Amino acid sequence: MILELDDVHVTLGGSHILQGVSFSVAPIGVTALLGRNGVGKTTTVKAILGLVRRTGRIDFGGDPVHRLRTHEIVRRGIGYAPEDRCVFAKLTVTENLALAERRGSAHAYDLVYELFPELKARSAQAVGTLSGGQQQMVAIARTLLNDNRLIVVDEPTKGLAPKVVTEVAEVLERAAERVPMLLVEQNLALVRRLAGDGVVLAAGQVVHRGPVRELLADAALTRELLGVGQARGESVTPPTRPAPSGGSIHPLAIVKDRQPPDEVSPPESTRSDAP
Ligand SMILES: Nc1ncnc2c1ncn2[C@@H]1O[C@H](COP(=O)(O)OP(=O)(O)OP(=O)(O)O)[C@@H](O)[C@H]1O
Repeated sequence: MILELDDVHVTLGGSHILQGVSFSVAPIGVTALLGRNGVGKTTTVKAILGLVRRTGRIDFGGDPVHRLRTHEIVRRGIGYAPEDRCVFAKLTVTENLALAERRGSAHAYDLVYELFPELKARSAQAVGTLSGGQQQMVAIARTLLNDNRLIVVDEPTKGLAPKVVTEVAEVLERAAERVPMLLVEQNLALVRRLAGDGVVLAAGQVVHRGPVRELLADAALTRELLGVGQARGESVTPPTRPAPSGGSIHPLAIVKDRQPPDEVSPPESTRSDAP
């Protein structure tokens, strides 16, 4: 396993957000991190990257990293494309990529420009003037520029139009041929296409692990764990496992409203605002 989490806990703002998360990421292919809104997916990713205080054990490539700081973890070879992309809007594509160059790593510009010909064509354009999909490409391209042993991609298709989702999916598929990936994603069609293993969180705990195809083939389980098909405004059933006593996560945390997408949402999504 390239990454292993064992009993990871995170408390934010007085709330016990991650309540003993344990799972591993295979050294090949895509592992999907799934769950309804607000269950702790992004917090898990941030715990891996050392962006939030956490307890528990996290091993990367067989070595403990849970006591390291973010820059030390990243230098071990984890690329991160965050949910909000974190691109530098006023800088060009080339400048954004240059800022991502890590010392001591080869810089795979040939690979990046082969995977993202559109970015090559727009290399002198300010990233803030690119479309949402193109900005996402920049965020993913940065992770592929360096010699990473794992890339972590958080909700790459959020707010993108279906056609753009397909383009991003193609890029992720090609990226995953080169480097293992932990993917947070709510578009289940994309998850089915890309991921081998899936890990499902509910209320800060892992409630399911296993092959994604088996999970998604079980409509009742998918509905129970991921709430697919809920109409806007419908109440969401509680997670399958109640929070342990003393857990302070608010039950409504799992139905946290998502910001409305700036473009059309793709179909078949676990988002609570999905049709
Ligand atoms: N800094 C913080 N202080 C307090 N609560 C927080 C903080 N950051 C996140 N939370 C809460 O932690 C819970 C988990 O948030 P997180 O962003 O990890 O969920 P998520 O599964 O990624 O959700 P989504 O799918 O909506 O992005 C949410 O209830 C959120 O409101």
